[in-house]
Amino acid sequence: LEPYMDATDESSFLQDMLMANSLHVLIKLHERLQRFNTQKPAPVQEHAEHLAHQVMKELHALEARPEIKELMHVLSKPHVQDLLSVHDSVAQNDYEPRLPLLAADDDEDEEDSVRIIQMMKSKEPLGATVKRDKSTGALVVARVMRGGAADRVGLIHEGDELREVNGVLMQDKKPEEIIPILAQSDRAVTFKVIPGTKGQLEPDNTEVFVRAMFDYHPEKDSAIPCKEAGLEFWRGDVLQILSQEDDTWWQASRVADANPRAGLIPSRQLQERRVVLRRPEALFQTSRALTTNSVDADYVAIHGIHMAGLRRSFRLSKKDHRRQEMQAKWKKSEVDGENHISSYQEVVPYVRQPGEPYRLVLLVGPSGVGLTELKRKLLLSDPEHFGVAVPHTTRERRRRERDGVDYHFISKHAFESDILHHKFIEYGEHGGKYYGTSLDSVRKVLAESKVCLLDVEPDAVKLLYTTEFKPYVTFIKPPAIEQLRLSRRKARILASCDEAKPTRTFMEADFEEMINTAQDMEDKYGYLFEKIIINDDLATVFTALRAELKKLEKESNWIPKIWP
Ligand SMILES: Nc1ncnc2c1ncn2[C@@H]1O[C@H](COP(=O)(O)OP(=O)(O)OP(=O)(O)O)[C@@H](O)[C@H]1O
Repeated sequence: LEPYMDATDESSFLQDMLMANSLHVLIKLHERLQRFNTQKPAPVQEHAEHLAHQVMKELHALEARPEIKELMHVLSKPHVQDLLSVHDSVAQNDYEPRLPLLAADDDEDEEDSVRIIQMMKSKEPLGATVKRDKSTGALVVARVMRGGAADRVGLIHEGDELREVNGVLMQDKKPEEIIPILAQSDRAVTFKVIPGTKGQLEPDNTEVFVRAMFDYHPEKDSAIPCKEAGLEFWRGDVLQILSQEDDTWWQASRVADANPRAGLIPSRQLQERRVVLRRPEALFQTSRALTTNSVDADYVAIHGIHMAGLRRSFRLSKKDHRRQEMQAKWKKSEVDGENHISSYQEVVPYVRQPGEPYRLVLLVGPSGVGLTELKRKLLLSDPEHFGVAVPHTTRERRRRERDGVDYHFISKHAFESDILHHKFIEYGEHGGKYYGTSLDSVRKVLAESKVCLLDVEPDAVKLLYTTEFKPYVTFIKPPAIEQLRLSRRKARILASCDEAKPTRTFMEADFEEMINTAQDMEDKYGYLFEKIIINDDLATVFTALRAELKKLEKESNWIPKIWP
């Protein structure tokens, strides 16, 4: 305090100030912040958004309980997704300005001109891989990931020679030695490159979309040139192929991703080679002939709705095996190449135009899983909108049965002639009588502008795998055995032919068989399934299936590009 000032005034002012509550609060706050700063709180994880996406993906397959639905609803909210995205940005310290170009020296005419590229450092990977050129020994850019940082800056191209990184000469350096150099720099990264002769890549095949037929986890793939550059995906995901330049590693992004940054995926060639080398016999078995077995295809008329065609009359059952030659085999040339089973199926977006027939809804699943029940519920929910095909039979017409409504009653001779002319999707024999569903009976339902519900053995799906039917193949899968026991306590299934009564309750062996058959079907025919639904709680599953079919009718969906 200056001596000429009024010391009393000053000291009372100082005393007031030091005693003030607000100052004390400020000091406490300061101390807290200091403590907080020294503790350096670390995020539990940096990829909450990705984790939420994965959780949603896994829950999507379940779609059963209300808690799951609620969680899916919460996670799909834009606010929650934004919140997770912000969390990740903070966790990754990713709040630097993005990629402004600070300096560039690009005298394009001079072949050996050195280009200086400066980029702001961020947590985002550079999006380029580097290799040593065998002939010159120089470090060159091997690959620029589409949509990545380097690609967006647009000044680093495949084939460019790296001369310096942050002032460090790259001569005699190994590709992996660049990483610590990049890590050391604080904010900006400077590259000195000699532009390669290859120049900028033209985007190729940007409109190629494929459905993945396998799960891929780059971190488990020892062959991928750079694990961080890999794109993780699951069977059924639709991918956009952004580059097929490299025969072994394609670049792709997941269509459903909010941030469609390109990643490396195994090329079709590589994946198919891998699968063939791994287990050739499992994938390329010859198709099994349809086993036919029958319990009479009795119909039930409920509230005046004719349910003919609801119950399969030629149901495959392991207990009553009687094999019969199926009239049509998978025609290799007619489908999207059997080799695509193990890799990618090319798909295109499809939206049904007004007046066009609906996609044929094919339900596939092991016997007893609930195909008939789901079809019945759908049919009852909207008989004007859903329909089932009327089957053919050679058995006698019964009282109250109407020809062409309950069955098409035809002679044995006519039936056998139809078999020879490949008119049936499936047929079987029981008690010396034929039963079958014809292609024409399906066409008739579609021509009435109804959604045709059909359940078939997976073998028969291939027959309907055409542009004409555009089948939406839904696999109805049993839940885990404990849940089967619980949910099917009161259910009844068709009995074997040896048993006196036509139906009986489920036994433990039925559950085991159902689960095993489902697994076999999924292994062998999984590539045909567009949707997998676990038949757990019937009401929830029905609602989910109904919603799924509504979505299918209205929204754009992905269908194979090559349907015969
Ligand atoms: N989610 C479920 N919960 C409880 N019971 C179910 C469920 N789904 C189906 N059921 C019952 O299981 C029994 C068998 O179902 P359903 O007849 O639909 O099987 P399916 O797949 O058509 O097999 P199949 O053609 O051999 O009869 C029926 O009594 C049905 O009501």
